[in-house]
Amino acid sequence: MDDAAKEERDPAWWGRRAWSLLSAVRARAPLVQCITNLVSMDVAANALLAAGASPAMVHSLREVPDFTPRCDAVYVNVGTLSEDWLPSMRAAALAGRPWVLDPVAAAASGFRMEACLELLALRPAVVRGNASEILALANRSVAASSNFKGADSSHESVDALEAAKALALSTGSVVAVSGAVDFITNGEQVVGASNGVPMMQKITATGCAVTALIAAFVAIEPSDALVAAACALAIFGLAGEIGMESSKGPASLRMHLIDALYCLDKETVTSRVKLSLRP
Ligand SMILES: Nc1ncnc2c1ncn2[C@@H]1O[C@H](COP(=O)(O)OP(=O)(O)O)[C@@H](O)[C@H]1O
Ligand SMILES: Cc1ncsc1CCOP(=O)(O)O
Ligand SMILES: [Mg+2]
Repeated sequence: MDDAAKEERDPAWWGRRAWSLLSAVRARAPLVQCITNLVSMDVAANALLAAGASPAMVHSLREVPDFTPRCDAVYVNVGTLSEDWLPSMRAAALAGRPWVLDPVAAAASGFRMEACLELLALRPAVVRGNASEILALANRSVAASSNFKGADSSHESVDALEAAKALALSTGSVVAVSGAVDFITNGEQVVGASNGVPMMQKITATGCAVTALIAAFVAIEPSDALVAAACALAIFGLAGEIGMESSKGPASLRMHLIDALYCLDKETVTSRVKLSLRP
């Protein structure tokens, strides 16, 4: 990106871009095949629907040849990985559709780490994880420390920024690290997304749901996965902020976040998304 293009990307530019992508999701209802974990299926499908996309939880290897080529994007998530599902994940990733990867608890076991690395080699458009997951993938390390928290992060997103850049450069995928600030990078540019509320960490599978939303945005903008992923993260975080205004805790936030995602309008998105290109 040249300097002129960078300068155009002021907050107003990001607001317009986020709104235009959300509007396109609503208008075109991209079909997103989700091969995702058993915990996340409900919230990921509901987040996609609320945003205007069309989710389909289709896992069987025998369905991939017929179904996956008809999808606008594919979402692969290893949260409840088993040997049975890995062939479907591989085949769906190889079906020629834009696809995204969520490496839930990548460091939990050698099996899971190997599976994540194998899938990463199939070049997802975007890999989105929390800081601990991105650090583990970048270092190819299975957790040994007592600090390891499985699907939850034991690091801040900023701790994984350099790892995310290195991983993006080595894989060719856009890498997104979620947290208090989400960082999205192709190894050269870094975008920061500062929407969201800490309570989102207290709802299981919010990370899985936002990765599903990234897949819907990538379906609309496959040639600019960096912008698509950044806008999806900001939109989801904004829905969390608005949802939090009417919530008492994680259970009501889950409901209000989905309602807020459904109700987002142009004025709210363009004035409240917090996206910026980092130096
Ligand atoms: N401290 C925080 N403040 C604001 N938003 C957060 C915070 N932590 C996580 N989020 C948001 O919650 C969502 C899930 O992120 P995260 O909890 O990092 O993923 P995971 O569930 O995979 O561990 C993202 O949209 C992220 O921006
Ligand atoms: C708790 C849990 N265990 C296996 S998958 C899963 C959900 C993880 O969701 P997220 O990565 O969004 O926290
Ligand atoms: Mg996760």
